[in-house]
Parts: sequence; structure tokens; C-alpha cells
Amino acid sequence: MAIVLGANRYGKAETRLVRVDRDGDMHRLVDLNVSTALSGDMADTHLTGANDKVLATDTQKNTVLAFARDGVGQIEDFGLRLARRFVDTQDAIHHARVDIEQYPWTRHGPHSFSRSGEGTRLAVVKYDGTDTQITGGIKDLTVLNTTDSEFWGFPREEYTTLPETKDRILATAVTAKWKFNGEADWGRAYETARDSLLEAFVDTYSYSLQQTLYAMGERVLKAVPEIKEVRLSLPNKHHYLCDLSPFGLDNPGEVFQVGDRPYGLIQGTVVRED
Ligand SMILES: O=c1[nH]c(=O)c2[nH]c(=O)[nH]c2[nH]1
Repeated sequence: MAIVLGANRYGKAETRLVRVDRDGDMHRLVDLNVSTALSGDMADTHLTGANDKVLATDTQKNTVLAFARDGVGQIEDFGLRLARRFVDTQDAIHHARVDIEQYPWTRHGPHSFSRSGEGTRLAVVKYDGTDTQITGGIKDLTVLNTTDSEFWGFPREEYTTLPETKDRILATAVTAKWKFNGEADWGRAYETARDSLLEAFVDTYSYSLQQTLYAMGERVLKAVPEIKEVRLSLPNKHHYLCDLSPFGLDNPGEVFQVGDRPYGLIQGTVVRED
């Protein structure tokens, strides 16, 4: 029986970095979490421990920090610079994947900020020396509608206990990742995609979270021509109407117990047909 090395990659996960852009007294803050993952001709280190082809993960981390000295710019561009550096300067590295999260801060003065909860911006850059694939996105965009959500008409069989509802809270924490068909104005694409997700969530009278998912993806594709595909992952953050009758109280849709686990997880991709 032959045993061989299968797919492998290695890198430095979650290099946290803050860069301050100083424009006189007016400062700008960029807060990132950068993960690099490289693959290529890595058989030796796995099979014999010879490390002459292994660009150390410590070196990868240092590259991230050193490149930030020149400015970060859009995270898609920053990821591309890093990916190219690793693949184009190391013969043994054939593929790089750079994942970047950018945490949002709200300005309160020339040099004062607070962390905001408006979703974390994402970028994933994949580069193999020839082809580049750029993915943008957002995660932890938590949204809630207090009404305009129903869920009924689903199969009722021996294990079904869920009552049908014509009015419920609909809440989720959106993760969306979008693939570009080429170059784009990354910053503008992000803002437009994020606004589109929010607008679709607000505007959709929902009969299922699945329907809302499709509406969100469709809105992004209509608003940003450079995006060819949107992948969405929507946890259904259940809010259960409390039975207050043991206390002699009614509850006309006012008091909800918030569920933690388990949760429904609705996932789907919306794509341009062409
Ligand atoms: O929007 C929903 N979709 C489902 O598939 C589902 N399943 C469930 O129990 N509640 C819900 N809500």
C-alpha cells in the first residue's frame, strides 16, 4: 500500500495589524486581520524535514507588516500585493491565498474612533503566478426586522411541531462573499454591495429566509456589474414569542426569548446566468 502526501498549505493565520495614516492632525485608522496560506513544492519538508523551500510563516507575517508601511489602501489590492510577492519571488511557492478582514471604526474626532458593529469587510485573494481571483465580502452584518416576515406552508409530518406563523421577527448575521469578473473599484463595490444587502433585507416582505437570501444576492448583482456571483450564509437567529399566560399576561408580539443554538443556517449562491 503506497502512502503519499496529499494537498497541503501553510501560512501565518490572523496577523493583527493597525495602520495609522497621518494627514497632519487628521488621522485615519485601518484595522486588519491578515492570514496567508502558501502551497507548492513542499514535499521535502513533509517527507524529510528539509526546509530549504519553506518560506517561514514568521517571514510571511513580517512581509504583511512591512508592506503595511507603504500604506494598505483597499484590502483587495493589499492582498494582491502580498500574494504576488510570495509567488513571484519564491520558486517553490506556486499558489498563495491571502484572507483579510477589515474591522470598521467610526470617527469621533481627528484622532478618535469607536469600533462599530456595521459588519466586517472581507477580501480573499488567490494567485498562482498567472491567474488571480479576487473575492470581496462582509461578515457579522447583523440585521433584524420586527415584522413583515411569515413562515408557513411547510410539510407537516410526524416530527413537525413548529407552528405556522404570519408574523415573526426575522433576524440574521449576514456573511456574503462576492466574486469579481475582473478589476473593479473595490471600495465603491463594497459600499454598494453592503447597501444593497441592507436595502433588500429592509424591502423584502419575507415568506422565508431563503426568499430574503435570494433577494439580497439579486440586489447586489443588479447594483454592481463587476460582481458575477454572491454567496450568502444566513443563520436564522430565532426569536421565540414567550408564553406569558402562566403569569396571567397576554403577549401581543412584544416579548421574545432569543435562541442561541441550534439555529437554522440558510446558505445559497446567486449568480449571473451568463
Ligand atoms: O425562513 C425559514 N426557513 C426555514 O427553512 C425554516 N425552518 C424553520 O424551522 N424555520 C424556518 N424559517
